[in-house]
Amino acid sequence: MRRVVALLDRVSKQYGSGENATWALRSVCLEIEQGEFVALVGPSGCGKSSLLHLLAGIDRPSQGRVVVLGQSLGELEERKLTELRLGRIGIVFQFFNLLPTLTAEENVELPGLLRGMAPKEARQRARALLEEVGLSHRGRHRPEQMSGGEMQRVAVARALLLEPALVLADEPTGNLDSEASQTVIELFRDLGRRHGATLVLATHSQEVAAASSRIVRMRDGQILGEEPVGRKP
Ligand SMILES: Nc1ncnc2c1ncn2[C@@H]1O[C@H](COP(=O)(O)OP(=O)(O)OP(=O)(O)O)[C@@H](O)[C@H]1O
Repeated sequence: MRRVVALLDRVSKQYGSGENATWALRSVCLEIEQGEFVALVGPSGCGKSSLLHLLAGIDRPSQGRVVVLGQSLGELEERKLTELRLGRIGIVFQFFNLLPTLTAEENVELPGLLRGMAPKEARQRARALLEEVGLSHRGRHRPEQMSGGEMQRVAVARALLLEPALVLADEPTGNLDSEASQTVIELFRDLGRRHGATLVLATHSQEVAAASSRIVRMRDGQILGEEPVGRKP
């Protein structure tokens, strides 16, 4: 059965006001189904990150409706929104956002511990995920002892700890060389298959877009068009 995981209904987002107002998104409509791997592409400033922030519940729309996993985000009180964000949505940023004083294993298990998961279970899950991203041997290393590609894989593992239904990634390969990018792309393609996750990511990379199942082209805060890539994640 067709299941819509995320929906934007005539969503606009304005930053600032008066003379400084910028419309980052203008009446955007988008529907994302379970298991899709959607790549948002378009020139810098076209609104990709703004769209991801709305889906993540980090930001609220100025107009329109954002529905994620059956919840209308505009109507959710802050506590419920945080719960949804932490528990059901995995987020991967370009700059990794790993905590520098923690080891890879500790970084990955952190979302579990914050949600009250038993430490033993969090550790077991973290180890299994690090193995999945090919980093079992790096579990005790801190971010500064790892390459950019390795840190990004740790960030992907961390985003998956709570088995999110929706994974959002902003330029996940932006700081990586082509070999490391390839590994991260493969990882994303595997995610849907192995974890049943739905993926939405913003990218400037042709390779990442080509690995997706649908490319959404944006410009000036609007969706210009879409194309199926024909490859399921
Ligand atoms: N916090 C903010 N305050 C003011 N303006 C903002 C803010 N965030 C984004 N904008 C503006 O909104 C527009 C869309 O920005 P956004 O970051 O969503 O684009 P993007 O497509 O992700 O760009 P990039 O590819 O460079 O990351 C831009 O004009 C940007 O300057």
